[in-house]
Amino acid sequence: MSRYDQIYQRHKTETGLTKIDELRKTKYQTHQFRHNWKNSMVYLNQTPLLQTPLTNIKLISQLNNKSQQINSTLNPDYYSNNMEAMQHSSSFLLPSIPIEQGANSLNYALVILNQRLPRFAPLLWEHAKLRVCADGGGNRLFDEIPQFFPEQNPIDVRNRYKPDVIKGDMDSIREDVLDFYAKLGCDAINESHDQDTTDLHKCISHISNLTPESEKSNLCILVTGALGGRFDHEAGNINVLYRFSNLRIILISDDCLIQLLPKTHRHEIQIQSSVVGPHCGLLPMGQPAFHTTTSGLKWNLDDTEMMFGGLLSTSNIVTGDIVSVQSDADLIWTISIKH
Ligand SMILES: Nc1ncnc2c1ncn2[C@@H]1O[C@H](COP(=O)(O)OP(=O)(O)OP(=O)(O)O)[C@@H](O)[C@H]1O
Ligand SMILES: Cc1ncc(C[n+]2csc(CCO)c2C)c(N)n1
Repeated sequence: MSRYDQIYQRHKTETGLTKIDELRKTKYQTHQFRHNWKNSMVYLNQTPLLQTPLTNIKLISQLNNKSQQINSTLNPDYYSNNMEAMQHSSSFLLPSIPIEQGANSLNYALVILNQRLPRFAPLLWEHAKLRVCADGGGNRLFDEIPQFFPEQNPIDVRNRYKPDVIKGDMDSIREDVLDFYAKLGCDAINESHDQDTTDLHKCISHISNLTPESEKSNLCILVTGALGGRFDHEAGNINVLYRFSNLRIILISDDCLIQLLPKTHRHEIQIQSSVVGPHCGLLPMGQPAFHTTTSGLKWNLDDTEMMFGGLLSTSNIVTGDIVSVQSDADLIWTISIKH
């Protein structure tokens, strides 16, 4: 038996660590056990047996890992059957949002970033009640929106597609574009003093501040131009999903959409198969997900562990009209958009 095994065996005997399996099976939370576990970690870190730094590091990192697993096993939300379901839909990609969803419909806001407008930009614009351009996103609207209506006068088209706000550090938007939209009554908010948050972050803060707390659960922010392109921008855009995890934000490109599924809810994702799918993925981007369970996929997860460096669910396929997801960690959901 290795030195590590000896210590581990002793630890098991002294602290009742073997209860983990029993705990998993019965799936009830034993806070006292977690308390004991944490105490035993302190004891182990101090034990004179652990004098070799390498053994020490290896053991502590394994135990920390185990401790995280126990904590998530003990997360009462994960195993609770009464966890509230959050409904998701891609009906904003349909020409008109179906009537049955009208009663409970979401209020859409649109944010245009500084990348090529997707082919369905005019559709998203029509669904949105609030339209915001992030800095150079204003140039995209100005330059590209007339291309969707080649038979019409570009000025007329631009007059029709007036953003409510242009916000950012304003180092990319052109003066002529700012002047054009200012004359139409569009607000321009210059936050060049803030060089620590991205233009997308600034726009989401703005929309969040405009939305009363009671209406936030009905708000859905659609973002174009967030995916593809420069990887630092792309990562910054995904980070915004985590920084505003209390809001529904959907990043949309011509090829796919992505959104965060917070661990606080189980998720029921309606698949509008005329516009999205079948390729999809579930990614534990912020942290490992020790327990994820899904239905409605070709390769479902059954209390499965996912992490970068281990299993990710990529190139999965939706099989039904609804995909359900429950996890002990926030996950990124992505699904392809049909051409
Ligand atoms: N190539 C890209 N890939 C992904 N997202 C982008 C890309 N370019 C811009 N964006 C998004 O659009 C927003 C506005 O773009 P803009 O070019 O005005 O930003 P910026 O802060 O001036 O960029 P830069 O880092 O080039 O100075 C960015 O904050 C980012 O969210
Ligand atoms: C560690 C660190 N890295 C990069 C930046 C630069 N930066 C981050 S967001 C932003 C605004 C872009 O419109 C800029 C310039 C920073 N502040 N801190």
